[in-house]
Amino acid sequence: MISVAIEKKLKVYKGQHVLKIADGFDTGSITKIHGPSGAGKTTFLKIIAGLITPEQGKITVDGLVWLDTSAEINLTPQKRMPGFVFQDYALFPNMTVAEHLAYATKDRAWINRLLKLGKLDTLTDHKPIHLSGGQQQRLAILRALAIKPKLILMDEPFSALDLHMKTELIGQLKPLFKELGATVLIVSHNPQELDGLTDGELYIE
Ligand SMILES: Nc1ncnc2c1ncn2[C@@H]1O[C@H](COP(=O)(O)OP(=O)(O)OP(=O)(O)O)[C@@H](O)[C@H]1O
Repeated sequence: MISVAIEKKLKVYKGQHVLKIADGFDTGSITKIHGPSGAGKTTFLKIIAGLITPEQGKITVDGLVWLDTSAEINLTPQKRMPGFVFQDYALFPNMTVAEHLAYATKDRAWINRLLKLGKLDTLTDHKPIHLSGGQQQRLAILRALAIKPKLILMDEPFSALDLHMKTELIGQLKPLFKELGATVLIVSHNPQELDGLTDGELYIE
């Protein structure tokens, strides 16, 4: 169970908006996060990952306190270690597909399975510049899964995929998330695309 109660002042055009969220996510659940542009969806994922610190708040994961501003507890992103799929992929320009995954895990069998899942098994020696947008996005997803994370945070992870690829990948990810026992939060501008994958939702205004 992940419980989150946070408040973060967002710097928005002409003034301030307070991102205020109090919610809980069951272990193993898959939640879609949606809401208008600029509402703070990306910021919320980064707060959970420890990449942004809110002014006030508490985050506990399976009873372990990750953040408690009143007690000055704030675990580093390295200690929290979620799988994170960034909206802009954040790939390493100088690393090949294979190197991205080898950097994350030494488990060859798992790497091979992920490469097949993301249909990148024939492109292992390609650097990001020689991949299409959809291939880059799939690599970002595979890299996040490589560490077998218990928490997976995905920011618009399917935005560059065509409908066929998206449907196929989503169909394969669902059992994989279950196998990992992962709790998953997915930000989407198009929440209908996640119907059938998610079992809960959070709307951020
Ligand atoms: N570290 C930060 N501190 C304060 N404000 C921030 C910080 N990072 C981003 N913001 C502001 O918070 C607002 C929300 O940004 P965010 O990217 O979280 O929105 P979003 O809901 O993901 O939007 P979109 O759907 O367009 O991707 C923006 O106005 C942004 O300028």
